[in-house]
Amino acid sequence: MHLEVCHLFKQFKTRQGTLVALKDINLHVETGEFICAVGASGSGKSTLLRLVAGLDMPTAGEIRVDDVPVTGPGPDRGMVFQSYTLYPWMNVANNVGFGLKLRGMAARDRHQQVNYYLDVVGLSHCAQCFPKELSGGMKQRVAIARALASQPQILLMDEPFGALDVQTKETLQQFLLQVWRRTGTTILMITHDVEEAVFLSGRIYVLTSQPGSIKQELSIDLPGERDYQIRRHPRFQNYKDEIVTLLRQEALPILA
Ligand SMILES: Nc1ncnc2c1ncn2[C@@H]1O[C@H](COP(=O)(O)OP(=O)(O)OP(=O)(O)O)[C@@H](O)[C@H]1O
Repeated sequence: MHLEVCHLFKQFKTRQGTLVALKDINLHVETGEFICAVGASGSGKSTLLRLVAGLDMPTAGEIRVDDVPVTGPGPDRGMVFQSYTLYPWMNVANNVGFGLKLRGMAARDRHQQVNYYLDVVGLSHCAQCFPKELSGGMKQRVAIARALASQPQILLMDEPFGALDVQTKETLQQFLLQVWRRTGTTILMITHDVEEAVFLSGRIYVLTSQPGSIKQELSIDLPGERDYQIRRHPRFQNYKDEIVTLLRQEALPILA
């Protein structure tokens, strides 16, 4: 899998005129990578991910997956949103298997695949539960299982833990790394949480604010396992400080 974003521009027509949300974005993601794009609010992160997902079209530029231009949504790209997007009338197993059913997968194969990914996210015991019976963190684990069950070439994640409390968020970050290692899935995540980005990524793209463009690309090289301890490592802190400084330069002068 090779995702390439080339000279991507996105403009919106607003009542105030034309708003340039993204300006000349160039980035790439390779098989098995975990990449984060970090930016302040309004830097165009969600817009970027929606374009990669094919949910919206660029004003200029191109997005290619394995050299094929993206012209709409496709099963090669799975999406996990910040807000919980489970179908409330379906139980967990049916939520996870819904995409597979749409694609016409036979019931037996579907059940096998659903069970496998429910096991991956540690929710086999909740297969028959309905979304309203689950905590926010559990709902996001179901959403991740649902996205993974379609076996996309790349998982696109739009601030998936943004609505969770700090403890749940840290647990799910750790959990996502385990899932990533176990499944070998390629991940592109957007977040405004610098610590989250440093903890999860092999590489980070830092975005400028309004319009969003790539300010800097950083490779994250941390020793040993990525666990709770690593957050206290001086190199982790250095990466965090470097990115926070870059973002601070982008802060909008709302107090001026
Ligand atoms: N459909 C739209 N029509 C008009 N303007 C839009 C539209 N979608 C996004 N924008 C504008 O584009 C800019 C980038 O928005 P976007 O939601 O991508 O930013 P973001 O970095 O994801 O922000 P946040 O972190 O607050 O979610 C904002 O100024 C927003 O108002």
